[in-house]
Amino acid sequence: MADKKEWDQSQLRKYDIQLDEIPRLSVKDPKVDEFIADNKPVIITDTRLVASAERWDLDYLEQNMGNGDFSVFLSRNHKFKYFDDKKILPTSGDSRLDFTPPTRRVDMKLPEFTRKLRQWRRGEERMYLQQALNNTVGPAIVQDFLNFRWEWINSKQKMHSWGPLTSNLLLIAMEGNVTPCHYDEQQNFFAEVRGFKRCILFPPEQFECFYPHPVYHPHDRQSQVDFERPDYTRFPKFREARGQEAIVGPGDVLYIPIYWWHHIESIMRGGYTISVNFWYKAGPTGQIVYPLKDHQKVAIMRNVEKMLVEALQDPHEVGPLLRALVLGRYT
Ligand SMILES: O=C(O)C(=O)C[C@H](CCCc1ccccc1)C(=O)O
Ligand SMILES: [Zn+2]
Repeated sequence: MADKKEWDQSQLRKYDIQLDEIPRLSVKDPKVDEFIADNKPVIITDTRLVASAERWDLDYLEQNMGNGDFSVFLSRNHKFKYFDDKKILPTSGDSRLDFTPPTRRVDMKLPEFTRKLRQWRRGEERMYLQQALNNTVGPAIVQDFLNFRWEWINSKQKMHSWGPLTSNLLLIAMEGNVTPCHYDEQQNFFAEVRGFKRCILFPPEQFECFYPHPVYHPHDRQSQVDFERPDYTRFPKFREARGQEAIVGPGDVLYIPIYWWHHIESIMRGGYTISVNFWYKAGPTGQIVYPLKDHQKVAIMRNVEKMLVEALQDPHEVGPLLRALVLGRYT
């Protein structure tokens, strides 16, 4: 149980959003599997999933992470909005398609990252190390990785018929860093190793509240709504969003169900945070059952968008065509 003294409300950013609590259940509680089976978020305590990483701090990582390069994102503010650089279109005559990346990625050795972290001063670019754990890390880290409680998480993967593990992202964030609201197309066991992260989740059926960028856009899957300054004129349905919140601390595992929207922030003045996620491909859809689940409708919308952009070639023709198809006909 997180000791009450370890953080307080002043360390959380203020948003005008209705929030409920994400349940915290012990790993021994059979209700945990009901939440996972229902694709509902839950914090699972005492899993010991990444207990072998308990000793990970900057010194230990610096000494044991090997000499490999790590992806570090730099931002001029506290937001690290993900973008897919493979979706950045070549500059065309149409300035509407121009994209200005909000962060830049650099390769760093671990010692350089930890030095820069220690020397960081306000006004300098913030850093966020986000690197898939792979075999280039040092032997001690490989050992810690092999000592994750794979039998527990493999049993969950099997029990819930998830697809294969695709990656483990090592996340080292500066205090106050924010990953803005987005969804992923994978199941996710999000393990907190060090520090405290505030996670706000919303179900897929609230898709209309988040106005994600178009699928062809580098910010595909990311919400257009700035939680700190929502533009209610462009995004009126954001007022109706209703989320579930949790503060995860060392040893907590948060189940982030596939297609669920999530906003994640390292609490302010809480020091750097270390997390490891476990992303799994979705399991086989199997027999289509009606009524369709909300996340299946999101998948259908994605496919329609992709097909139309492909067929029309000009993304700006998608809106007019869909309006012609729907307005006055399917309303
Ligand atoms: O584990 C997750 O799904 C998270 O969102 C964790 C999040 C960082 C994720 C960065 C990212 C977002 C989208 C695509 C690829 C990488 C955090 O903890 O800050
Ligand atoms: Zn995510």
